[in-house]
Amino acid sequence: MPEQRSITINDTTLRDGEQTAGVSFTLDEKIAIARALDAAGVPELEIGIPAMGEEEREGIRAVAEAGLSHTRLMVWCRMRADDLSDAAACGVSFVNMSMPVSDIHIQRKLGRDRSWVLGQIDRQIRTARDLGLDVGFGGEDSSRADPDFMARVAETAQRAGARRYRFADTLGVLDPFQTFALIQALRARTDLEIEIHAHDDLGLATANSLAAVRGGATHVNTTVNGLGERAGNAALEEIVMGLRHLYGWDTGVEATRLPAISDLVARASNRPIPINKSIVGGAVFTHEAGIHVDGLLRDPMTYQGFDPAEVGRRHSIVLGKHSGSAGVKLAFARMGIELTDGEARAILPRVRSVAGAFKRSPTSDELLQFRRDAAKADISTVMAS
Ligand SMILES: CC(=O)SCCNC(=O)CCNC(=O)[C@H](O)C(C)(C)COP(=O)(O)OP(=O)(O)OC[C@H]1O[C@@H](n2cnc3c(N)ncnc32)[C@H](O)[C@@H]1OP(=O)(O)O
Ligand SMILES: O=C(O)CCC(=O)C(=O)O
Repeated sequence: MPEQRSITINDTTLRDGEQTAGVSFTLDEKIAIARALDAAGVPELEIGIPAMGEEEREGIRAVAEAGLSHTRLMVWCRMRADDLSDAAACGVSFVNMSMPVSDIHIQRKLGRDRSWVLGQIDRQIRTARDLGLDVGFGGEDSSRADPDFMARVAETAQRAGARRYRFADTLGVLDPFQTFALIQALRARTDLEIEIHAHDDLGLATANSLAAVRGGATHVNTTVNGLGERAGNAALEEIVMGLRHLYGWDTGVEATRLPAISDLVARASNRPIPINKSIVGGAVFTHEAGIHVDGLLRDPMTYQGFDPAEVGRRHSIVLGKHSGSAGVKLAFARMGIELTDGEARAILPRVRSVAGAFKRSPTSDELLQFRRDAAKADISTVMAS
């Protein structure tokens, strides 16, 4: 296990999560999500983009006034004076000020050059500090930036008064090895807090976030269910459980609350949770395969990476095409019937044919019928011999 470190989660479900194409939260949903995250002990939330307009600012103010008990709130803005004054009018004292740091973004998107970027960072962050705001710097497209320039950006942001560098893998183009090396290099050149903001375009957002933490990141951006732009961000539930189980690091987030939060966000975002979504998916603690069920019944640790009770859930065992006789016996034991090994073996092919024909487990009535049929077949065999 690596040396114990404290990692702060900054959940951006209400900002990048809501940026998912087609997703929009009502004011009540925003408040409910913020309250649920606060109650679970998530220490920081990024809750919106003031520059979007008055309705968005009202949403931000409503969350800010929702009486959260310990969560610190942040808003997102571009590196511009008008965005900053919108942010300052929201009642939130922490602002993430974003600026692209890759040449392609600087030149092709903004039509500017590196020296303009450094000047703007210096000016706007000083203005924000003069307004009494705490500032995190958001380095958009950090993964494609020149690392030397990124280090100069970090230095400029820190000198102007920022406390954090958000390393955004905006397009999800890194792997964990690259992420580790880039964050380690940045860590060596700045003593700012470093926040990883990973996207899941190649399915690596969680892996990259964990690699960033190993490389020296102090903060991780997450979203519930991995919601977020395109393929989404690193999922809150994966980061909390990953840090706990891989490194023994506690984020202070109460894991038993994660399924309910996941459900709340799934409903509000109208993005149902895939049944096999790690940690919170409906089927991720469900077992059918004979060898696994046999092992689990002898000792849960044989097929358990972590105890589902940690997230308030339980193993569930079902019958299907891949069942073995231990699973069949269990299904009957639950009906108060103790099967012999021979009975279980005789019933197993019928279980498989139901699963194959109807793509489901047999019902209790079907199981009882299989047992009667097996008994009849047994008698006929005895009579015939
Ligand atoms: C990687 C990310 O997730 S970044 C966050 C992205 N999120 C969003 O875009 C959602 C919210 N966005 C919005 O509501 C709108 O885009 C607004 C209100 C911010 C701006 O709207 P508009 O003024 O109509 O501009 P539009 O969206 O068409 O273009 C973006 C403008 O921001 C500029 N810009 C983009 N990033 C930055 C930045 N970090 N700092 C300064 N300016 C920036 C662009 O150059 C462009 O400027 P221009 O209007 O002078 O050409
Ligand atoms: O600059 C930032 O704050 C990060 C913005 C973002 O969401 C991203 O780059 O993916």
